[in-house]
Amino acid sequence: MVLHLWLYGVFVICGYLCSYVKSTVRDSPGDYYTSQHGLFKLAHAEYEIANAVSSYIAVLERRLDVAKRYLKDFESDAVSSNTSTTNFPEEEKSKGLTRKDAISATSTAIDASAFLVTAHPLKSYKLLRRYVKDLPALEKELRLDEERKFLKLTEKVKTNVPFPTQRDMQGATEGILRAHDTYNMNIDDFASGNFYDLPTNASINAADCYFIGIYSFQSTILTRAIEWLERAYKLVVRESDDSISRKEVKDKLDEVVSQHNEALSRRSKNPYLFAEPVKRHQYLEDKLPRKRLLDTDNHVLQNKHSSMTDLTNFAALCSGKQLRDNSETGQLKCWYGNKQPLNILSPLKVEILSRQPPVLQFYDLLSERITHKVLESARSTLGRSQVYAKTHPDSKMISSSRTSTSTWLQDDTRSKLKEITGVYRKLEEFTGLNILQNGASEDLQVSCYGIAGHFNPHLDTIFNSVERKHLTKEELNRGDRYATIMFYLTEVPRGGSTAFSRIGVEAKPVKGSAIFWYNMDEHGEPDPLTLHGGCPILYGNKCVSNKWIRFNAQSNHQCNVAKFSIPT
Ligand SMILES: O=C(O)CCC(=O)C(=O)O
Ligand SMILES: [Fe+2]
Repeated sequence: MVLHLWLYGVFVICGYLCSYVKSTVRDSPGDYYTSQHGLFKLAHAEYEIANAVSSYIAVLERRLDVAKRYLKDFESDAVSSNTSTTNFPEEEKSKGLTRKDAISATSTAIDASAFLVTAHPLKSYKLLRRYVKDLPALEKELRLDEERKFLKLTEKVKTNVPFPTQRDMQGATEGILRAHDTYNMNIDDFASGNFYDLPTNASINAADCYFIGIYSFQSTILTRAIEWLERAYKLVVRESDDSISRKEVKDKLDEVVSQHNEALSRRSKNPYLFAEPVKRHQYLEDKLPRKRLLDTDNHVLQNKHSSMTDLTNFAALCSGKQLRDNSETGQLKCWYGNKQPLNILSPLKVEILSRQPPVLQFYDLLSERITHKVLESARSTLGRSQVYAKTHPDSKMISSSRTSTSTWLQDDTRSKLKEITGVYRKLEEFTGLNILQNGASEDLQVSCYGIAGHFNPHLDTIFNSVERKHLTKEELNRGDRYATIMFYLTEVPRGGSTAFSRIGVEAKPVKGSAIFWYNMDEHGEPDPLTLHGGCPILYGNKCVSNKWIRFNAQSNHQCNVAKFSIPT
């Protein structure tokens, strides 16, 4: 529970400064770890590469066979070249010719051997066969430039799908650490793909664990560094995984452990230490989970700005902890919203996730067909998501606080997304908000997350996050983002909830459902209680889409006094 402060905090200096999300940057190498679509392309292209590797191996094996067969045949009739004529093999004597015969004709062992070949019709026959058939076959094999062929193929693949870079490895490692930490999982389970009660039949090898350990060490997360290196050591020693040498892992582990113990003894400020010194040379022993020096498990729901509490609450909610007491959660319920004409025949299935401020989840809102269409329409234009940051010259930047790709879809009635208009109509009726009128809401933003993809706690409102000079006149006229409707477009088997860290709400990403909340309070100010974020995905692909409803089109609104009434 400690590491996330680093993962969310140190990498991500901006926290919820970088809240407002607008533009995207098109796919580029180095961004694969944030892009489900990019990872899909890589996984797809790897089939072509793996096929080429397989053909390459087949050719090398055939080559080796031809070469070995030739040599075996030669050696069956030859006298070893370092046999001296005085050591003429006994064997040959029994075969009809004596040393004397050979010596009388020759002066070296090779001469003797050649002499014996010439004397033997079958050996001579084979000699000719080797020259006429076997050697040309081997030459032909060797002339096939398999290396060039293979390299040409990878070059071709690269022009269509640029290869990932070190930055991708780094992003993927950060993602692994983030997911491991947020869900506070046992390292052996996590590294062997057992996600709680879900075995996934995938694991990483000793060299992978070593790499993650080194990365944690370089980032001075000594607790995790020790755990990952211990896992690597266990794999090389117990499970004889030879992807890395035992010595290399052991030396690094000793180094990290002594650095850890030394930091502990001098009461270093490093928050990533165990409470007790780590015993050297006991790396393979099964031990109770080590206690950490700093555990931040006291969660307080609060309105105040405290990024520390926000982040610990966020991680706690992501992993399913209940932060509200029963008196509050007891008031939550589900009901059918069928009071309005459009909703009579197919009532909205509504669940209250929070009463004040209201956060609602609507189930079965989008059909399979619509979610598919939205994802299809978004696919070709997805690009690395950015966040807005006041401190940045043009007010927006790529940030590790949001590891996803996104795009905008025009959802006016002419486009092929017109079916979604019916859904907006139903929601208009239910909420009393204007969604469809020109300028009342933004285009639909679609976001898909990458490896352990997440979005740090943030507010959806814009005006607090962007310098005025960066807002267009039109933007200012539309007013801020009054309310959010966020659709879940995919099922996420593990992780990926949306957590509201100040009000203790965790919404599960149920495909076809949507969550709704107001971002502004009754005075038209951003409501800090709506601070929310996307939890890291543990297993699955997560895509969401946001429909942001603007303030100034809500002519008859009374902020936060909705047309719908939440049943008591
Ligand atoms: O993915 C999520 O659960 C949250 C996304 C979000 O808050 C956003 O896109 O603004
Ligand atoms: Fe958001």
